[in-house]
Amino acid sequence: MAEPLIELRDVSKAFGNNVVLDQVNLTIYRGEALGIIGPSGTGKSTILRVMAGLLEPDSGEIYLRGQLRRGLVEDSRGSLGISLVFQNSALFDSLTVDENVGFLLYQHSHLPRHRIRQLVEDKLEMVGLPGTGHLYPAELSGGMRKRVSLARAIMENPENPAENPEVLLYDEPTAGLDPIASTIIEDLIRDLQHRQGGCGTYAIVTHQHSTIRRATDRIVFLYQGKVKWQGQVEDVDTTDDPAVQQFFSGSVEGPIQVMS
Ligand SMILES: Nc1ncnc2c1ncn2[C@@H]1O[C@H](COP(=O)(O)OP(=O)(O)OP(=O)(O)O)[C@@H](O)[C@H]1O
Repeated sequence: MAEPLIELRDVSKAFGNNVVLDQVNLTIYRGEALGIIGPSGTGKSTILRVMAGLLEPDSGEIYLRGQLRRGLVEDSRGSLGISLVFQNSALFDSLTVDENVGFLLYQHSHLPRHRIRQLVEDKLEMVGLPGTGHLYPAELSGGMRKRVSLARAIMENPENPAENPEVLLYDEPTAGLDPIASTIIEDLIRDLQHRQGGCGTYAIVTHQHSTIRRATDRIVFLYQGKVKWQGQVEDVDTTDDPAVQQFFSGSVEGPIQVMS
């Protein structure tokens, strides 16, 4: 049985009267590629932010490698490296690719600049962008910016290996990309799962069918604040759950209430 790396137990979160997560139980196991899917506004990004330690739940517990996490990410440094890959890539426009990818090392490590530049270049090669460190984000396509944000997410600090990323959390990594650019990102996500210096465990929030099918193994379907269904990705074609069937068919008829 694989080791649980992140476990949410009965996690609830409301914004005012809007109950977004309602006693959610969810586990990410070492080595797995988990897809978190569900209708818009159902709390998928909120779950990622809770798992990443950027947002405190109202109730419930979060265990990182079996240890109860108290507080936010600042308080639990070192217990498990978790990197969030933001939907909009979240690069600093005024910094070069090299300065973006190596940002934390330039700011917080004692490594010489030439050493950081080499570490950055290694990661840029892994995401298929060798020799682009001198460019600015505005000079890159949307797909290239995504790849830069992946390189940043898998950066490692040789001074502090305990903080190396062990789980990547992708928030809609292929949103806004054309089908071919999406395939490149999906294949890269898979490639990084199996490569030394990549990251073997990840969860992806996505609406894209191709991303679900190419880049995930297990699916958790969220609906109205709860885990409504879970199974292997191939089970979505045979499940008799009407909400999952509706989600994948895109039909407006079914149990999922359509906001107009
Ligand atoms: N900081 C916040 N303050 C108030 N409401 C919020 C906040 N963050 C999220 N929400 C609300 O929580 C709900 C869930 O948002 P979330 O972004 O997690 O959903 P989602 O499933 O990722 O949606 P989508 O698929 O459309 O990206 C939405 O109704 C959203 O408006």
